[in-house]
Amino acid sequence: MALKAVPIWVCANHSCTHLRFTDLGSRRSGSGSNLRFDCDKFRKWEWCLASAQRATRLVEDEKKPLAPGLSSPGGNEQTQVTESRGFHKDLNSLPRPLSAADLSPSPGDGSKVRIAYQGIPGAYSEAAALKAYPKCETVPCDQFEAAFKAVELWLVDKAILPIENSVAGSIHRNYDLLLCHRLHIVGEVQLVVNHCLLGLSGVRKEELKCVLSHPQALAQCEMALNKLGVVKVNADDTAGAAQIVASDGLRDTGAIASARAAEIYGLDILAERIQDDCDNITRFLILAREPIIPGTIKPHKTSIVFSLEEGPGVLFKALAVFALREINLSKIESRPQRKRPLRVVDDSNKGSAKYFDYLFYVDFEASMAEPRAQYALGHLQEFARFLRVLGCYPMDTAL
Ligand SMILES: O=C(O)C(=O)C[C@]1(C(=O)O)C=C[C@@H](O)C=C1
Repeated sequence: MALKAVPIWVCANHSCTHLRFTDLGSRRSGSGSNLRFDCDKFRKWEWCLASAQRATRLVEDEKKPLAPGLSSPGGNEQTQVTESRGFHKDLNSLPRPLSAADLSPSPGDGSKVRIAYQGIPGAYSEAAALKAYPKCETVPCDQFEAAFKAVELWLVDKAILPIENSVAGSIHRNYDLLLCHRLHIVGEVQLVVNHCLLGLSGVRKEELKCVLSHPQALAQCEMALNKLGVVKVNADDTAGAAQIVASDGLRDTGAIASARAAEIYGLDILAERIQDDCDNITRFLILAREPIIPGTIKPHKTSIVFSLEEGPGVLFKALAVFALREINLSKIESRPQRKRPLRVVDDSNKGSAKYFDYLFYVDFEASMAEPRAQYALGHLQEFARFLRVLGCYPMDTAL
């Protein structure tokens, strides 16, 4: 049972040899003495254990059947109410609940959907939009911010933006923008990114002095570029870099971009798959004005952002609300709180100290339609100063 497992998990970062249980035997025989530890460090363990026991009790309670007439936050209310009134209706004759698919105004291939992305045709973000909605209309934007605004102003239906890459890591700007804007995450796309080195027709890669690209693409190809000994120059997006090389006729400058960008801008592919890791995957988020109705049939992810009250172990407690319910966390990112980046703590002995204050972005693998996800967030609210659900969406498992 979870109660036994939790303290072991809690202990993983400590050395168990330091543990001194006063008297396990008498505890078992019911003398009233509990697990006790003899220094400050172990007082924290005591908290861990007490908290784990309390949370386990809560989690066990969450699993118990509800009292007649009551329903869990996301539970099947229809079934509960029917039973409590003593009706024995054939449940199959009840009307089928509406699903996200019934309410979607557009077909699954996205043929009526307009999607804004940062960059110009041939950018990976455009490819990601087409992977999610093969027949969508893609709308290029000069900045990420413009893509957010295009959705807010109803100029497009959705926006797509890169959020992290398996080699170069998170795109911090987009984490910050998610918070500044009130859009909802309605989907994710994982795209395999195979970078090519592009140049003008007839140019050999040894002749290049500079390589232009998006900073993320330059970071993903660092080893190949260092080997070439070229100067790396930032561009707004990969396809934009290819366009500059082509339109300015730069014979000593290459671009890192997609094979499709080579085709669109009439460049030669001088080298293929030049990324440092052959499994180079970028994860994109799809944003819309309205959230989708979370389902339970497909595996879902939920993205949240929160800040915490001060105190030792608060982040630990915050993350434990997921572990206790067997909810897997797939990503955690911390960002400075732009409006309040520093927290001043007055310590009468040492004077006042300034600490960085953070926002935590977490993706967890559960749907908001599942009671365990709702209970976890309810529990998290006990420690959170601020909590916002950025979206709940089906996981992209097709690579
Ligand atoms: O410049 C592009 O083509 C983009 O779509 C941007 C972007 C990014 O920001 O990560 C997208 C995928 C690749 O990881 C490299 C660049």
